[in-house]
Amino acid sequence: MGAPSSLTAGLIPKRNLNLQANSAVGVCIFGGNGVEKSHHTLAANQKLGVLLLNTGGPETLNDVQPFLCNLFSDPDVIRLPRLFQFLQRPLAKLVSVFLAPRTKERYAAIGGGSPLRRLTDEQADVLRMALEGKNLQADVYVGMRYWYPFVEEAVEQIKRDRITKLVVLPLFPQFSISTTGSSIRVFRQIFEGDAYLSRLPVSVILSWYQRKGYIRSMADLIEIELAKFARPEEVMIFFSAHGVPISYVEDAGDPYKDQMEECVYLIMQELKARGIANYHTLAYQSRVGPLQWLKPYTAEVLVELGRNGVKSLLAVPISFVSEHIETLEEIDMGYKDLALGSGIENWRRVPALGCTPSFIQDLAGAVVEALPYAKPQLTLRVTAEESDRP
Ligand SMILES: C=CC1=C(C)c2cc3[nH]c(cc4nc(cc5[nH]c(cc1n2)c(C)c5CCC(=O)O)C(CCC(=O)O)=C4C)c(C)c3C=C
Ligand SMILES: [Fe+2]
Repeated sequence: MGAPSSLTAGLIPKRNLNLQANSAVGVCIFGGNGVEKSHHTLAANQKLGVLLLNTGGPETLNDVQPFLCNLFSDPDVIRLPRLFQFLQRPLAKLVSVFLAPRTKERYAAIGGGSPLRRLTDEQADVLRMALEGKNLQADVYVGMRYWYPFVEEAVEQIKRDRITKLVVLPLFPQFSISTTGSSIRVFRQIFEGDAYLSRLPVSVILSWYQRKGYIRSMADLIEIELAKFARPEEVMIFFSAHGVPISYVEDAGDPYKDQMEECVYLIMQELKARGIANYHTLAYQSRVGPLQWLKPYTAEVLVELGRNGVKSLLAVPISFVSEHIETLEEIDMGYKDLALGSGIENWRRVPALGCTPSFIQDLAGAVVEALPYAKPQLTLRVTAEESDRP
């Protein structure tokens, strides 16, 4: 098992702002393979909290523009050179107003808002029950980065509840500066100025894509969906991950691409062990703006596969564990139409993990394994400011 973030933070080179999350440097993957056994128990006077971090999403169409404004105000989403950071807010306002009409149409197409709050609340509920099943009483909180309930609100509640030990679990299997990195940065800022919080023992699970339970749960979903095709062995397994700008990986040291590739490899290994040896491919979706993003792009690969005679395709969303706009609209509507129009005849998509029992059990296992590493977060360094910005 890797060492926890709070212990290793001081060892991280300043340039590699978020490499605490990178298994390549051997740090902070709690229960990396998910096989460790923990017999951790809490003393009677201890109160355990688990904080689930997520992006959040607009709940109504009126929320779309302010949600986008929050998103683009994040210096980990639009990374401006230090000199131009004073432009972050006005730029966010401008971009959000520009993108809002089209984005509203897309949220309208999935029922008028994001299902993320409801789905994450459900995950929090079943996780609490799974922990109970492991004889661990915990309060499970949801903190969203860009919409209600904000991380700040969740932390306020944690304070009011006088939690004495906290495990932070971002609902992103793979680490990216733009997701987990951003949420942890905000989390740390809230903690820094607060006497109680800065002494609260905290364990942060920065990524968990390697966990056996997660990999098996993904393989289960793929196996079930493959079996629904007339000729399962002929199906192309198409992993579609959320993209990030290439500069995140190449300049800022984001481990996201490496972790994504390793994650796909591990899922395919698990499928092979079950006798499933289909062709597979990984591509990146959801590009926004004029920058180069991770390639290949999902849309381009789908067209190419159709042109090359692939007839059956199983889409597997891989960077997120709930249904959201990028599964329900972008994949189920946009990419499906594109694929069918490009010669692919049989299309299916694997559902998001959601509250799949084996997955939730594994998350509960990750929490249990993280507990012994809880330390006051005074020394945790996961901030964009600490990177060498251009
Ligand atoms: C692992 C998942 C995600 C990564 C990586 C990520 C990076 C990233 N996203 C944007 C821009 C947008 N994101 C939006 C919504 C959104 N993004 C994620 C996940 C990741 N983003 C989620 C779960 C959601 C919420 C979805 C919902 O159902 O509400 C949006 C708005 C919606 C849309 O237009 O798709 C934008 C815009 C950037 C620029 C970025 C990396 C820098
Ligand atoms: Fe996003």
